[in-house]
Amino acid sequence: MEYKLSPSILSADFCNLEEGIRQTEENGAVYLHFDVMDGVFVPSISFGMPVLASIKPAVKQVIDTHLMITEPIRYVEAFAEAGADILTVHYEACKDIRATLDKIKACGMKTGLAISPETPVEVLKEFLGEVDMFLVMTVHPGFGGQKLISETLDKVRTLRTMLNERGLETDIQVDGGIYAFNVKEALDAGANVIVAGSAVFKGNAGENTRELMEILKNYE
Ligand SMILES: O=C(CO)[C@H](O)[C@H](O)COP(=O)(O)O
Ligand SMILES: [Fe+2]
Repeated sequence: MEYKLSPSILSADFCNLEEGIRQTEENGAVYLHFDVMDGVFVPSISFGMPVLASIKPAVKQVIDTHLMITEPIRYVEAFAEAGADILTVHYEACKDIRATLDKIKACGMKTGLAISPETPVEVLKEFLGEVDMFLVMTVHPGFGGQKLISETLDKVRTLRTMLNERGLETDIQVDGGIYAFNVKEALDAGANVIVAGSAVFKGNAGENTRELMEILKNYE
């Protein structure tokens, strides 16, 4: 299994965004997590396509886009054009999940399907083998800097078991409240794509990335 770090720029200093991102890239983060919030699906508003389009040509990282927006199908083409590589949508936000996933694929992106903490993991059963990545939210979506809800890791364990039983090696991403001190709990539960916002961008992004990457590289 490949273990990847996806630094979330939600916690970055936007006046020094380029430098912050570069430090994560130079220290081994192959993904970059881009949180889009619409003030409807979640209470807060973050950033969208124009910011992504500016970042895209400046990095080689995989743009891992987490859409916390209602009816994301409306914006699939726009995010493909802006440079998203993976487009993750929320189970709770889509009227027609299959149509949304089909549109993401048709636009040439990898598919991600996310569940919020209150959504049971069993809803993902019918999508096993159909998406490139599942995202199990480990905090309530909407804000960075929250504390990990440990019960959500039980859902990661269940999902990894369901995938293993079918011989699938699909990526499981965890997002929210992950730091160097608890990342191993998420890995042990079966996650292999680790989002970290505050843990990377609060303080020295380069050093923080190195510390997390060391843990991921040495994990077995
Ligand atoms: O999707 C998100 C919030 O909804 C963010 O990706 C997540 O919260 C990362 O921030 P932190 O690592 O600080 O918890
Ligand atoms: Fe996120």
